[in-house]
Amino acid sequence: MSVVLDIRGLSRVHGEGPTAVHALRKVDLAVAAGELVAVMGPSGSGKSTLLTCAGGLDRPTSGEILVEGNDLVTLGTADLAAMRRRRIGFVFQDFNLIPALTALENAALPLELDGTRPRQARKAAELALAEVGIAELADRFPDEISGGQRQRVAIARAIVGERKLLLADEPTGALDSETGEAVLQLLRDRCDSKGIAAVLVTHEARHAAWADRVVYLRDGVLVGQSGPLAAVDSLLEEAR
Ligand SMILES: Nc1ncnc2c1ncn2[C@@H]1O[C@H](COP(=O)(O)OP(=O)(O)OP(=O)(O)O)[C@@H](O)[C@H]1O
Repeated sequence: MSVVLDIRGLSRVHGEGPTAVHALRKVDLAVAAGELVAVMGPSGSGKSTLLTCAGGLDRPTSGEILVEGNDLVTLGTADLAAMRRRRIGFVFQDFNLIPALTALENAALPLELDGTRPRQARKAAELALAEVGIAELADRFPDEISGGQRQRVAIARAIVGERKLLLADEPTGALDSETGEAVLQLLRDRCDSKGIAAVLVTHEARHAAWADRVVYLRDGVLVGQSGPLAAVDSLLEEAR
């Protein structure tokens, strides 16, 4: 399987001098096409920073972040923005949908922003909504659908077109457990059937169970990697 995300020696320091915060310290992480990797760790351990750097929303202090072979660190602002629109999808806890746009328009947005013709963007968005099982909700606005359905729209927006890297920060945080579980199952399914590489930040071992691999951060250092859930307990034990 080809590596979609390859993070090498990633460090991120906020501020300077005695008050500097080392959010990440020399983190290495590679995620292959079709792979779902869960990132766990205590509050403040650097999980969100890892995700924002991986998606080009934050610039690291040092290290390389290769997305499909392109180093986000060395890209100029315009090229980086284009990479984010074309190759990388984000899913957040609070959905981040635009209330005045329908589900279809929200899903089509990254393509439209990238200059894709409206008809083509619409077609791709219809496909993405179908892939996440809500084709029939295309014309509904975010406030006309449930939380779980909103998160499905956000996932459709994250995978619309040719995106191969999906970064999800606590995507089930605002959902009840059953709906959250269904969203995780959907992410798992998209990785398996579409070859998406996904990184999932979660506090819940139950959700990490959907991942191929669990990595554990403590104080900005990647302290452990394990296979599927069986090893999560021992990782949590190790980090105590
Ligand atoms: N913009 C910033 N300026 C200064 N410090 C920051 C900034 N962003 C994050 N930090 C610090 O970097 C460290 C890592 O933060 P981060 O949000 O990545 O952790 P996290 O594991 O995602 O936490 P949580 O689980 O609570 O969301 C923390 O000590 C945090 O206070």
